[in-house]
Amino acid sequence: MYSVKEAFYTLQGEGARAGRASVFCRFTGCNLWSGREADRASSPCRFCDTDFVGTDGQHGGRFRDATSLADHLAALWPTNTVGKAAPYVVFTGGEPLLQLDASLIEAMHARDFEVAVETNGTIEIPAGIDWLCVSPKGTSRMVVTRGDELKLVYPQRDAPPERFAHLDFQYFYLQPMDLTPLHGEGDTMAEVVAYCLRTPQWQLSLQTHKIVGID
Ligand SMILES: C[S@@+](CC[C@H](N)C(=O)[O-])C[C@H]1O[C@@H](n2cnc3c(N)ncnc32)[C@H](O)[C@@H]1O
Ligand SMILES: Nc1nc2[nH]cc(C(=O)O)c2c(=O)[nH]1
Ligand code: SF4
Ligand SMILES: [Mg+2]
Repeated sequence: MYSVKEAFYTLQGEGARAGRASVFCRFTGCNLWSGREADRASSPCRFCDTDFVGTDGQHGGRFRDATSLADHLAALWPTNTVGKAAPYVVFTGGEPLLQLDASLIEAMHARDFEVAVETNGTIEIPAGIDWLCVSPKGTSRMVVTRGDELKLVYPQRDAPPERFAHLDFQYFYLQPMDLTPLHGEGDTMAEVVAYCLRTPQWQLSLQTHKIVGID
């Protein structure tokens, strides 16, 4: 059984694949925060910008097996696209690796999709992922130390970029912390720009979907 908060067709907003048409599957639940505001301040991850509680979002629900969820997600890829790009699905959440398994990945491959994952890096990865983005959180212990992109939200007191710069990733991104969920103030954009100018291993990742005003 898979629990999905919401699923939708949009452009990937962040990181190396920003701008690519994608079906997003947002799984319910996370291991680093309950999703309740009352628990935010005492959780390992405190700045989350996402509602991943329940199954009540657009195209959300509970799916009995990989076939039924894969059919549901594949149906969100439009039938009238033109050109060469492969269909692309991004599994996120919440924490997708609490639920994503090799059989669902296989079912998406069987429907001609490339499979991307956005994870906090604390849970072992299943086989078959085509694009892996790891985004470390505070003091949480990372078990995934290689992948395609490491995308660190900045600044985090307990997770400075220097802790991750030696890991086995092709791209290293800093993404300015959106302080809106925290009702906070501060110019995290300027801090990221300054860091990337000092340390060119790290590149700027913007949450372009928020700028554009899409999901
Ligand atoms: C909501 S998380 C879901 C996937 C997974 N749990 C994770 O943390 O990577 C998706 C992406 O949004 C980023 N993110 C969450 N809250 C953010 C915020 N306030 N500002 C900037 N990025 C944020 C995360 O670091 C992650 O890269
Ligand atoms: N457009 C868009 N791009 C995204 N990239 C990562 C997202 C996420 O919440 O995991 C996200 C999202 O929520 N929307
Ligand atoms: S780990 Fe990801 S989904 Fe979980 S609370 Fe943090 S940003 Fe949100
Ligand atoms: Mg998001």
